[in-house]
Amino acid sequence: MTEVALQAVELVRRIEGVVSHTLVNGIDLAVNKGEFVAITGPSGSGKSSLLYLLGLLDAPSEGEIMICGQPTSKLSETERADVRLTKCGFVFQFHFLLPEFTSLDNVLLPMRAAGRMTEGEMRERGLALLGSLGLGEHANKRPNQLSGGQRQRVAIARALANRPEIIVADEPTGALDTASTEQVFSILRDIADQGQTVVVVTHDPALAARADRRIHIVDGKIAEITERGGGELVCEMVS
Ligand SMILES: Nc1ncnc2c1ncn2[C@@H]1O[C@H](COP(=O)(O)OP(=O)(O)OP(=O)(O)O)[C@@H](O)[C@H]1O
Repeated sequence: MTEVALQAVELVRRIEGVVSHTLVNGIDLAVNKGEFVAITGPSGSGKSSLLYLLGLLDAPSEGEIMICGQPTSKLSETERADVRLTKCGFVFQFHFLLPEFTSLDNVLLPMRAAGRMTEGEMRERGLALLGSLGLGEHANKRPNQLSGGQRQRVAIARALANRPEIIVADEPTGALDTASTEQVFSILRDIADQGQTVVVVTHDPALAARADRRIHIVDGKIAEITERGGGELVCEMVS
């Protein structure tokens, strides 16, 4: 049976000010466990705003976000932070690694924050994650001793640290060269194939083409959904 990992129900995000602005305008979306979804759309269409809502980095003005069936709108800030820490992993365009920390220490950060493992277990997991991403020899290096692609892979290892159900990535290849972009694509695809759910905002048509589903956003609404069913791309225009 298909299990829904992430669901948005009538999601709205409005900025109130002298001129109010609706960034996300009534989005309904259900993402299955192990699904790889790409969010595309023109600049300023609300992709990042939607992603931040889905990853509980921002709160909606209206609507509900359910993470693994759990509604989040009525959670306290502390409870939201706990769901964010344990259920969501984040990758951004820029790696945001702590410059004075080694790769391993950066990967240990979310595990330390969650406080659910012993020091030995955390180090073992951190080293295993770095090894699986081809960074075994770079565990004790600092970010400025790594290439851009290696830094982004450390950021992915950090995102995976607490075994989150959902990986949320905002333009993860936006600052990378072609070879590193290809590696990051493959890693994200593998993560989804192993059962974690991946939602990526991207301008890159090649990354979007490797997703199971592409959600095209225009003016804060879903304009088009392209589904990869049995290898074929099936496109549905949403009015
Ligand atoms: N906190 C905010 N206050 C006011 N306007 C905002 C805020 N955050 C985003 N916006 C505006 O909302 C719109 C949607 O922004 P968002 O970053 O979600 O778009 P995007 O599709 O991700 O764009 P891009 O592809 O350029 O990153 C933009 O016009 C942006 O300037």
